[in-house]
Formats: sequence, C-alpha cells, structure tokens
Amino acid sequence: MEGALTARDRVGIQDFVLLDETTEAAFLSNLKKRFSKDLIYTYIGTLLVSVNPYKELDIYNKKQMDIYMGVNFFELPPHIYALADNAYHTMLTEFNNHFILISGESGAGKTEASKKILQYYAVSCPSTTLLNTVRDKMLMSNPVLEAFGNAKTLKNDNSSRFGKYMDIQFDGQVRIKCWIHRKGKKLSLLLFGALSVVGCGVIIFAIEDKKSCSMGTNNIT
Ligand SMILES: Nc1ncnc2c1ncn2[C@@H]1O[C@H](COP(=O)(O)OP(=O)(O)OP(=O)(O)O)[C@@H](O)[C@H]1O
Repeated sequence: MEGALTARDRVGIQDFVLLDETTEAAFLSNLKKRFSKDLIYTYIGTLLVSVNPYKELDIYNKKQMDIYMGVNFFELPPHIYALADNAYHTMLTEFNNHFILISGESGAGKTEASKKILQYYAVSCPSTTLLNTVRDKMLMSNPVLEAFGNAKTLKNDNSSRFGKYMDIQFDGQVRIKCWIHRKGKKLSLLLFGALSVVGCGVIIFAIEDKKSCSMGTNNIT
C-alpha cells in the first residue's frame, strides 16, 4: 500500500501527532501547506481534521473507495473514506456500537462529510437488489430534506437549519437493512473536529445484538 502514496501526499505532516512543535502556529502552518496542494485531510491520531475546499476535488469516487476498503487506517493518506472504513470494520470485528462525531462551524463541511460517508457505505457494503433500492432511497432523501430544511445564510449557501437523525441498520451479513431503530448502546468512535464547535453531525453505528447493527447520522446546528 505504500506504493499508493505519491510525493504530493507527503506534503507537510499527515498526522499532527508527528509535528515537532505543538504550537498553534505550527498546526496552522502544516494545515496551510497541505491545503495549498488540495490536501484537505490531516489526522490527529484517529481524529480527522478537514478543511472545506469549496471546490470539487477528484478524491470522491469508486476508485478511491476501493483503495481505502479494508486497509489499515494509517497505511494510506488521510481521507474521510479511511475513517468510514475503519468505523465499519471495527463494528464488524468488535460487534460494538460505534459512532463518528462530526463537528465544526457553519459551512465547515459537516453535511457534505456525512454524505461522503453514507456514499461510501452505500457503495462498499454487501448488497442485494432490494437493499440497493433502500440504499438509493436513503441517499435520495437528502435533497428532499434539504429542500425543506436548508436555507442560505451569511456563512453557508446551503445551511442545515434543522436537526437530522438518520438510522441505518445492518443485518447479520452486515448488509444495510430497511428499518429504523434507535435502541442499543452506542460507542463513540471518532470526533471529526473542525476549528470551532457551533454545529455538529454524528454518524452512529449501533449493534443491537450479533445479528443486527445500525448506523445513524445526526446533524445539529
Ligand atoms: N469536501 C467538500 N468538497 C467540496 N465542497 C465542499 C466540501 N465540503 C463542503 N463543501 C462546500 O461547502 C458548502 C457548505 O458545506 P456544508 O453544507 O456541508 O457545511 P455544514 O458544516 O453542514 O454547514 P451548516 O452547519 O451551516 O449546515 C457545501 O454546500 C459545498 O459547496
């Protein structure tokens, strides 16, 4: 997997834990250096820091998903897919409830991040024709919800103005199921931290028993 790394991926430090200096200036300088090369993701250990690029980057596609699927978290450059994959596989191996917490100020990219994670699961989880229909409905519900619940603000042209909770269940073969559930203990897996905490989104995995598990998203502003 080391071969998948390019010189560009090595701009700055990929994990803030490895920074020589633990000052705000060093942190921001590394973030800036990476951002100048469109490297919007950087780890702090198992946390993922993301900077909104405000432009389409060619890093969200099936090819990238395949690269990150089932690969150890730190083997590849930081990516939202690595985080999604890690949560999914930890859920499978530990049979525990997990969630990914996404936080950041308005316009930081929380909603987009949650969509990327959902897309990753939609593509990478085992499926059937029936489940594909459910999956497509789940993904297509976003624009409908946004049509009613989003508004243009000074900080974000498409700002979520409502709390949102989506719950996706998995069956014994870890395929997405079509019913909603809110029970089951949940284990916090990850904080996706942006620079301030005004709104937050949560992707939640929950396993009720060894035959079913679920994932939910929550986005509060
Ligand atoms: N990864 C990304 N790649 C490209 N553009 C992005 C990305 N993330 C966010 N954006 C852009 O930034 C805009 C704001 O992002 P988003 O709506 O996700 O912010 P938010 O943190 O959910 O804001 P709010 O709390 O106001 O709802 C998006 O409409 C999109 O144009």
